[in-house]
Formats: sequence, C-alpha cells, structure tokens
Amino acid sequence: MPAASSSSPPPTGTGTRAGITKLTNGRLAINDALIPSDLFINSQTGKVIEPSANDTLIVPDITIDLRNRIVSPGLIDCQLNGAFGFNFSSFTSSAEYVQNVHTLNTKLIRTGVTSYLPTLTSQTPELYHFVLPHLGPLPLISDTSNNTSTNTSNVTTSPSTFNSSINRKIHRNPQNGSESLGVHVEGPFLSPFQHGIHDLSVLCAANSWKDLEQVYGSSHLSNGAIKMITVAPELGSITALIPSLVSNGIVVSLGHTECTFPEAAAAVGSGAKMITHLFNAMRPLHHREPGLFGLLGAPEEQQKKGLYYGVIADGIHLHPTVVSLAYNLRPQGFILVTDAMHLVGMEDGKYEWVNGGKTEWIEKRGSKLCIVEPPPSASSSSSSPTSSPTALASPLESALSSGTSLQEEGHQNGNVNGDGQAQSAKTNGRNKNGEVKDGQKKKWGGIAGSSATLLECVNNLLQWTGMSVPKALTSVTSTPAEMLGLKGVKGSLQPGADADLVVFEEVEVEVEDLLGGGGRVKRKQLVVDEVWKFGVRVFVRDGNGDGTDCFGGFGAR
Ligand SMILES: CC(=O)N[C@@H]1[C@@H](O)[C@H](O)[C@@H](COP(=O)(O)O)O[C@@H]1O
Repeated sequence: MPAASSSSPPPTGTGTRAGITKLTNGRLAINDALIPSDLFINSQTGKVIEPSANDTLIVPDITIDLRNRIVSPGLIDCQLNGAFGFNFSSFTSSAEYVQNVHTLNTKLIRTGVTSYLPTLTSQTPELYHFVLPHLGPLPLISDTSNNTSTNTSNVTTSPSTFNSSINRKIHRNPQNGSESLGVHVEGPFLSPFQHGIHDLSVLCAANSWKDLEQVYGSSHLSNGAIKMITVAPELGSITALIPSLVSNGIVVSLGHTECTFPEAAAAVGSGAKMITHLFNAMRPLHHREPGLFGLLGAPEEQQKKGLYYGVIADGIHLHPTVVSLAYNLRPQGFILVTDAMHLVGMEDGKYEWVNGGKTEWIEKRGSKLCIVEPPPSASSSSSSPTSSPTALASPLESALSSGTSLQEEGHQNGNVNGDGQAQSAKTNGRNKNGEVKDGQKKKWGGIAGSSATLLECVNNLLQWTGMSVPKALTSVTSTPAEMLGLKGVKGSLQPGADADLVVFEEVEVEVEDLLGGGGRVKRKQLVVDEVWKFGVRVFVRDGNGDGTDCFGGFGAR
C-alpha cells in the first residue's frame, strides 16, 4: 500500500507509519449538515477510523490541511451504462472488455464517483453471459495464479463452470479506480409500451426462476454479480419471483412499466424497493389511476423498509420543477442517477451502440442524446448472437392470457381511460405529448440516456432548488448506500466506513431563478478538488496540489 513519499511534508506525528492520514480544517458532509471536524483515515484498511482507540490518541503519519473545503463520502451512481466512449454492452473479447472497464473506472473516479452499478440495457442472453462475469464487484480472481481476471479463458465456459472455477476476492486496490458494487440489469423484463430506446426484440416476460436463469445465467443471480434488476411488475410472474431475487441480495426496481397502482403496490409488498428513473419510461401520473407514482403517496409508516427512486437531473430528461417536485415527494428516498451512456465526455456526433440484437446509433448534440437512424454509410446490422434471441418469445408469449404477442396487444391493464379505468394500451396508449404511442415501432429521436456526470446532476439540483450542499450530497451518497444495503460501509464518513472521499471546493454562481419566477439568484456549485479511494488519494485537480502526494496517479498534483 502506498505511503507518504519523501516529497511529502514531514508527518506531524511520530513513530512507525501506520498508514493514517488526518484531514484537518475540513467541513464534513454528514446528513444535512457541514460539520467542521477532523477526519482520520487508514490507507492500510481503507477505512475511516475513530480518532482515538483505548483512550490513546491516534498519531497520524501525515496531516493535510483542507483549508475549509468540503469532505463528502464518494459519490455512488446506481445507473451508469458507460462513459468516455465505452458502453458496458459492447463486448468484443474478454481481454479488451476488461481493459475497457478498467480504463472507464480510472477515468470515472476523477469525476468523484468512487463506486457505481454498471448498468446494462436490455440485451440478449449471450451478451449477459459474456459480460456479467466482468462487471460484478470485481476483480474476481481465480484460484490459480496464472488465471487472473484479465485471463479471457473463463468467459467461454458456461456460467456455472466459470463460477466454480473462481475464488471471489474483492481487491480493495485504489489503483483500480471507481468500484463496481454489482450490476444493474435494466431489462429485458420490461413493458414493450414503455421500452424507451430498448430493443423490442429482446424484451420478454418471466414466468419462472428458470426464465431468469436462461436470460442472465444462473450463477449471476446468486454470486453477487447482479445487484439490481429493473422490471415491469405487470409482466408474467415477475412479482411472484421478487422474494427470490431479494433473498439473493438483488434490489428490485420498478421501471419501463405500464403498471397500475395495485400492481406496483403488490410488487412492493413482494420486496421491490426502488423506482427506475422516476417519470421517464413509465405511464404518466393519472389522478384516478396513479400507477407507479401512487407508491410515493403511501404514508411513511407504510413504507417501513423505505422506498427509493432514481431521478435523472441532467436538464434534458425532466423539467427542473419536476426534479424539485420529485425531491419533495420523499427526500429520504430521492437518489440522483445519471443513466449515462458511453457518449459522456465525447464530442458531438453519431456513435454506435449495441441495443439487444442490433447495432444502433445514438447522436449527441450538446448534452442531449437521441436514438437516430444509422448514417447512410452504416448498415444497421445484427450482432450475430450465437443463438436466436427469438428463443425468448416463449416466456413472453406465455405471459399473455390470450396467447397474443405482447408486441401486438400490449399489457391488458396497462393504460387508463378518462375515468381512470385500466384499458388496453392499444386503444389508449398516448405518450406524454398527447400523441398516440406505438409500442411496436422504434421512435427515432427518442431520448437515449444522458451524457451528464453525477456531479453535474448534483450541481443542477443545487442550481435549480437552492437546497443546501449536504442535503444534495445525501442523494448521491448515504441514500443510495442505504438503498443498496451498504449503510455505514459506503456513502458515509462514520468510523468503519470505506474511506472513499471527495474533497470539494464550493463556488458561488449567479444563475437564473428557474423555480422562483425569474430574476437572478446566487447558488452553490461544487468542483472536485480531490478524490480518495480506500484511504488513498488518487486524484488532485490540476494546479490544486498542496505539496503532498497524489498516491494513485490518476490526476495532476
Ligand atoms: C438508457 C435508457 O433506457 N434510458 C431511458 C430511455 O430509454 C428513455 O427513452 C428516456 C426518456 O423517457 P421518456 O420519453 O418516457 O421521458 O429515458 C431514459 O433516457
């Protein structure tokens, strides 16, 4: 583990080095407050530590003056499809894939995101089987010394063979950059009437655990690789399968759905606790059939286990006042997510994307991403899966009482007439612009995820609402950690938590008062100055060094 080098100022403590750093003169973001306090961290254990043990004051190897800057737990993104040119659904070879994931991790951490859920839009079973072994809380390493996570041979074996051949170890290595907390599989058990830009041909319904195993591979449902699954609760028997998912440590999130309120409530009763990008890719709130939104109307005492919801505050997906409204529905469940695609950090232009069984194109114009027709030079090609994705038609079809294809008829209770009665999507499906919605046809021009970083979303929230910095930070630190069952481990500055930290400089800007009826207002914005992973400083913003070392080497001193 790296220790302070000779170029560091002399430690203020004495004795042998124990890998302890004292961050002093900082303001710690804890709950809703910024608390002036020292923070002690241990680079050997990678944890935040108590300033004293057995009544003996801990002697730090080094003390760093934070000059009144803000110390936050590292940010957590629960929905990240890719960034910096790489999408998690792009698989060529295992070696290349592992390298691409590593590169993404080392870049992502510079944005303040120290852990995240790599997210896969609806894909073919073959793709899940190939990529899931590489995306879990990795790196997984094998028992044999010459068979590391970068060894590609594992991946060509069946998932069960793969699982039994490895010894799961999580490297707490700061050099790995941002850390996967497990995969978020957003699909393919989603409504064809709220598919957004997901490929209709791979959507399906699950009627048994076997259907889930067929899609993801049985080992990935039980070995921690999958941490979250987004499902439409009205499809097939997925609601009955939620308890099994939960007992395997998987968070069930509801989204891309036409569900009614009773269907949503039944799913929560079965153990679902999250909503995927609230407002986007779901039927809008109807005052006589509130659908998924009805869950947020339940009194707090009925939400004993808590209900959480992701919100994309990129300035494209939702109007600022809708973000503010979403926050006020249940602040303790509000989680900012990016839903970012590989176009984050890229120039404007058209980029390929593996969408289910096809190669498609996304165009970036400014911060907006849209799915577009392929450029004339490119042909929309099949990704040549080794077995046909139509094999999934059987669970999908058997989900329908009439045996009618979902793509033809839609969810029978999925839409609501003027009296709030559920009715066929075919007769009443309308999009939010009031236009008749067609669940079957690809809508060129549809929003295709975001190109925002999580910090940009935090800064938007600060700018639009004027809420306090620590409050905004809980939506990307302690709240997602709690939702993932990692309270006190991630997203926390309490002793015992992983010392994943971001040091922020706070700047004040004057912006248009979007929610207050015009005029100009002063708002706080955050800039990443430093990032620490497992107690080791891995990034320092250019020109912002304080003379002490940046051990990880991802950023300038
Ligand atoms: C990666 C992904 O699937 N992202 C969804 C997208 O599918 C959907 O089209 C969009 C807008 O949804 P809306 O038109 O319902 O607001 O939201 C998200 O970007």
